[in-house]
Amino acid sequence: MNDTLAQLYRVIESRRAQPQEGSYTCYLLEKGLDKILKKVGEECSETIIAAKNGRQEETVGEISDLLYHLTVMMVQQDIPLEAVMEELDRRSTKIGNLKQFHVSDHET
Ligand SMILES: N=c1c2ncn([C@@H]3O[C@H](COP(=O)(O)OP(=O)(O)OP(=O)(O)O)[C@@H](O)[C@H]3O)c2ncn1[C@@H]1O[C@H](COP(=O)(O)O)[C@@H](O)[C@H]1O
Repeated sequence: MNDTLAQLYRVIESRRAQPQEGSYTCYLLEKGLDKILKKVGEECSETIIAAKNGRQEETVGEISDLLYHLTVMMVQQDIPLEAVMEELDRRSTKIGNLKQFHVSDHET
């Protein structure tokens, strides 16, 4: 699974290094951070709506759109994929995290 994300990250990096005609990734990178963040926000909202409506197939599509746009954002921000993977790995060594959050966060 991580290979898929790593491959996507590499493709986006290569689009940045060697822009290609007709590339949606190049279009986003050319437009810049505000456009990329707008797309992240849109795809996040669409993911929420699809999940809320209980449409699993649609939700999978929206999650994929969100992950793609998040990955474009990471490349644009020079955040290596490994940084996120390492952070997730670091967290995976911990259990019983509930106490770190406010009770009210779980009630809403
Ligand atoms: N995973 C994706 C991916 N997910 C979604 N999208 C594109 O994201 C766009 C989102 O659609 P929207 O309707 O929200 O947006 P739009 O109306 O087309 O345009 P804007 O709103 O952004 O102006 C669509 O054009 C999708 O094709 C993606 N485009 C590219 N990839 C990956 O990036 C690789 C390189 O693609 P290119 O950069 O196009 O060569 C591909 O092989 C894929 O692996």
